[in-house]
Amino acid sequence: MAYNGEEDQTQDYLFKIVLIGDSAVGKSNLLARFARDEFYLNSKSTIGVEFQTQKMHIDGKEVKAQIWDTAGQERFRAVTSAYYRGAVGALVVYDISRRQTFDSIGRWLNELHTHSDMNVVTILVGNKTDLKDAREVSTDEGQALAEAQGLFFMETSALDSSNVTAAFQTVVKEIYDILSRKVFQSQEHKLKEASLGNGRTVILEEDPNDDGGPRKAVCCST
Ligand SMILES: Nc1nc2c(ncn2[C@@H]2O[C@H](COP(=O)(O)OP(=O)(O)OP(=O)(O)O)[C@@H](O)[C@H]2O)c(=O)[nH]1
Repeated sequence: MAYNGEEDQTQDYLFKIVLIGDSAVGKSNLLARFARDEFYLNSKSTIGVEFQTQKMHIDGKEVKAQIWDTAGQERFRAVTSAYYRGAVGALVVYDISRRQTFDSIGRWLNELHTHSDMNVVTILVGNKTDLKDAREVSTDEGQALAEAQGLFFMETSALDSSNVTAAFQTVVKEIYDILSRKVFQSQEHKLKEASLGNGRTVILEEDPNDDGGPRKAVCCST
């Protein structure tokens, strides 16, 4: 990357990423598998909102993904606009063994784009690939929808772990790459704000305990 390495050890990023999709597609278990390497066979529906912060390292920098999970069922959901506020990434999840959850994807994308913006880095995730005999949505169909909507695509299993880390990493890496291009390739290393596009702004906060440069990228305000 074309930037002056002076500040690279002190950069710290926080990206808000939301999980959305119908009830019981496996959102909470994808998060549990990713954040704690756990799986719950009979997990209850999420009530309200939960989030977990997971540290990752990209290009030697520490990136924190703050991943938000809420209920797929309307009646258990918290205030929708607050859930999406500030999100820079999204995993839109369906269950490959239940076609109706795939048919709902358009509705989830509409909601995402109503409450955040078109530039949210989004991956379409077909979960439960371990249920091979019960498959109702082919990989090709998932791929085609993702291509038509301009989304990343991956099939996962929270049960056997396949592709779970890769799905989250794809989103985090892409957000990081967008920011790197916008922030570090600029000559102004002291930039306080960098646009992620369409009015979305990343604020690079000063750390009061550090006299070095910008410390934290908190995504995003509008
Ligand atoms: N076979 C299989 N079952 C899974 C997988 N992921 C989740 N499940 C099961 O699917 C059910 C629902 O999983 P959750 O993670 O609670 O689903 P959710 O999307 O968070 O549901 P809501 O909170 O209601 O929106 C649970 O019984 C899980 O054990 C998977 O990859 N494979």
